[in-house]
Amino acid sequence: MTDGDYDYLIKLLALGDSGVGKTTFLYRYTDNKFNPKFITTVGIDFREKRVVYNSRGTNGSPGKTFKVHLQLWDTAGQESSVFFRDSFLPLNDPSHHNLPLLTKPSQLQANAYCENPDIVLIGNKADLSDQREVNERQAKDLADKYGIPYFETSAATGQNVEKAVDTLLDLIMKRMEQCVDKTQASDTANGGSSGKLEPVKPEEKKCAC
Ligand SMILES: Nc1nc2c(ncn2[C@@H]2O[C@H](COP(=O)(O)OP(=O)(O)OP(=O)(O)O)[C@@H](O)[C@H]2O)c(=O)[nH]1
Repeated sequence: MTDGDYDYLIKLLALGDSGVGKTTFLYRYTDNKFNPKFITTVGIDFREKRVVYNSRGTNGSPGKTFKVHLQLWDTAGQESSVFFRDSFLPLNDPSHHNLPLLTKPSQLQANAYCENPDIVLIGNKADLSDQREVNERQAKDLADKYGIPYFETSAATGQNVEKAVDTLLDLIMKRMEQCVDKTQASDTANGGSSGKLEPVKPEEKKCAC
């Protein structure tokens, strides 16, 4: 693929406390490498990756193939509590870790300028299970409460890293397909002829996210 040769540009945002492994997770995802050094992110940074997304019909039959350009935004944990203050839920356990985004989804929407964000919750450093501080049951229960998929990942071993991002991409793509379907249905109702899903160029996107 050349630079502008993609059907969708999708921007993902990594949020969480400083040191939980956001940068390292994204590096594992984009470059399949592990960086053991801790260099705290200042401000915001991003990594990029091109993927091919295969959509599926409701009965699981193969659908269309889309070229997707992913922009993975890496926030500074030390600063995210400022930008996303009201969206963080302090986990009620001795570690004082925070679970982002789960207290007030509406606040997140306002903060992120996004009408209805697709979210996955990630518990990273699964390879360090002997040092576990966050209760898995509690994290899962919270994710279930908001209907958010939950993954325990490891940027060190690669466990579930791709699966977590693929799941998020799947949520986004399914929603975009629904947006396109709705637009096309209303076009058809207004006299348009096409009922088929066609790739949408990034500049033509109509979805909120
Ligand atoms: N063992 C292990 N170490 C990890 C894992 N993920 C990250 N680390 C280490 O944890 C430290 C912090 O990781 P970062 O990716 O810099 O953390 P961050 O969340 O981006 O931190 P800020 O930039 O301050 O917000 C680094 O030393 C990483 O190598 C993991 O899955 N397993």
